[in-house]
Amino acid sequence: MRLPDLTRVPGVLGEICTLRAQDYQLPITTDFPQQEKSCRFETALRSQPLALIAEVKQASPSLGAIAELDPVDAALSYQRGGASAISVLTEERYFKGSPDFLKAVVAKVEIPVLRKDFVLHPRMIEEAREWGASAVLLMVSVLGDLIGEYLEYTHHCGLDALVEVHTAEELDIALAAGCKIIGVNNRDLTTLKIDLEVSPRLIAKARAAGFEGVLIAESGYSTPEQLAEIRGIADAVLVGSSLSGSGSLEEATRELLKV
Ligand SMILES: O=P(O)(O)OC[C@@H](O)[C@@H](O)c1c[nH]c2ccccc12
Repeated sequence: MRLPDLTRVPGVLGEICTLRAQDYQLPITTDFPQQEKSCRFETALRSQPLALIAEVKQASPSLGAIAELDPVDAALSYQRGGASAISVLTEERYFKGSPDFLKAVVAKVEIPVLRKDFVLHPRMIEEAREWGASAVLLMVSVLGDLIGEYLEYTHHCGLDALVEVHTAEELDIALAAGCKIIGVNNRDLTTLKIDLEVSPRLIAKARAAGFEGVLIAESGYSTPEQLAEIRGIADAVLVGSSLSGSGSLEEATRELLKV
């Protein structure tokens, strides 16, 4: 396996990844013992007409500080409110996440947990497995053509991969790699701008291309009406800031899912 060339990753995303790469200046080994593939994350996302992945998000480059949360309390509130899966950020500099948050959440919730980070070294996938996650995020904007190798190694480690795209070109790469779960990010991570038209457009494109896997609309959602608009288009939705910053996470989750 190779490491991605980060010099071609622009903007804020490039800055985040360049610093993250410094945390993983390790030799590349891919000798992690093969694990039986769990499909817990994928199965959970197929269990509802519009499944919710609720994210524990204390800060972000676009909003700065969002909320001081107890990650376990937050995740349990999301679970009680009706979320089908939990996303936990493990990037510390920009998102105030932590591996400890992920481990603590995994120990307490019943539903599957996604490791949300900027995967740019195979070790990050092994860690996700060791920490008890059911899935990892793989971003085409970071990994580019390496997405296929990272996808294969994710499956080797027994995890599901959420392969994230933001443009039609990235979607083509994801489809060619043979992934099972695609997330379309409404946020352009190079500029941090949100456009809620991006998910429906690229999800329709994936379906038209014959993709039969799970399709997730990501970022920028805060109202039940916005979710109603993508119900029937997306299989699942990923919501972070509006829930994490709501002050009453269980009610906010319930309210979001009510329409
Ligand atoms: O907070 P929001 O707008 O609800 O977005 C959640 C999630 O989609 C977002 O955190 C996200 C999507 N892809 C990412 C990649 C890295 C970091 C964060 C993200």
